[in-house]
Amino acid sequence: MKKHIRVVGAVILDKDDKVLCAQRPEGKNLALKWEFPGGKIEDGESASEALIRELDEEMGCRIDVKDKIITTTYEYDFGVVELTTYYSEVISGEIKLYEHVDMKWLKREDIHTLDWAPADIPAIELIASGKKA
Ligand SMILES: Nc1nc2c([nH]c(=O)n2[C@H]2C[C@H](O)[C@@H](COP(=O)(O)OP(=O)(O)OP(=O)(O)O)O2)c(=O)[nH]1
Repeated sequence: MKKHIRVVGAVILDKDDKVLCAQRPEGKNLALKWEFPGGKIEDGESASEALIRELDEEMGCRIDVKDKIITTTYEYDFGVVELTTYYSEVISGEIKLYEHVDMKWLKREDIHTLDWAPADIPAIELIASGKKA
């Protein structure tokens, strides 16, 4: 049976309602695909604790985790990813790229133009429509 991986992603909006999109590095699963910053939930962590920790590690900023958008499950060759996305707000720190190779702030209706990790597509559609789940 494939490994089940619980992942959280932060959908960060700026003051102009643009969405932070981050590009994965080469040499890892889903190389150069676009994703929401975040990562795996560790044992004993809640989803929001994991998201706060990951954003600190990956981007050097502190976030507030807000409304849940959607949970989706996608089967990759390396495992089954259960991805839950949350609207989030940066409350301190400048965003830095410690793991990602690029980032973009895009209007909600433009985020679908990037080459996203497949698990993200349902969230992308909801975000573009301006709706919450
Ligand atoms: N952070 C994040 N991961 C996503 C998204 N969509 C998606 O399929 N994933 C996948 C990529 C990874 O396989 C997994 C997240 O794990 P991760 O970011 O902690 O792990 P990783 O593969 O970068 O590296 P590692 O920690 O295993 O070395 O979920 C997304 O929007 N954000």
